[in-house]
Amino acid sequence: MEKALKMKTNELLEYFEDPGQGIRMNYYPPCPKPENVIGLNPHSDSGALTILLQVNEVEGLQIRKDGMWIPIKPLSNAFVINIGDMLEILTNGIYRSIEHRATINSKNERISIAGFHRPQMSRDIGPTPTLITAERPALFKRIGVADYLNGFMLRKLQGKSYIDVVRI
Ligand SMILES: O=C(O)CCC(=O)C(=O)O
Ligand SMILES: [Fe+2]
Repeated sequence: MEKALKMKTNELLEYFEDPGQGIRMNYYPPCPKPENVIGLNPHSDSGALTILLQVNEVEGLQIRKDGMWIPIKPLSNAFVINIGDMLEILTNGIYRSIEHRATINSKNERISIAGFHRPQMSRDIGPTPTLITAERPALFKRIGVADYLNGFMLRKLQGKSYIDVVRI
């Protein structure tokens, strides 16, 4: 990513020397009227990268692209890698966090495991200096990783709205 964005060596990596990690296991029971319920409300993950396993290969994960919800079919032995808000902030909006949701299946239960990865809690994040230019001024304010995470946890999941708290 540093190479692709022509950043300095370790400019991004140094945020992840002692990364914060979290895990969430999601269980979605079947529902005979799946169109009336939602498994997990639309949101973007707050961290930098999420590694997601659709454990029992039942469909349910959808991403929002060009205003439409696109199903992400589970692949055997494959992880889904999602970009989260903190990577969007660090890359000054070049890598955008993905809005996603989980729907419910009418017949089958569904299980997913999400592993969240973020910079160490004690750090501040903001757009990395190399990615702030005259053509692309800083799009986000600086904020502590812990503050960003705490604010995220206090709110309802609501699309990509939370990242606006640091948008300039
Ligand atoms: O169940 C899924 O596929 C998505 C889970 C998810 O987005 C999350 O745990 O943040
Ligand atoms: Fe998520």
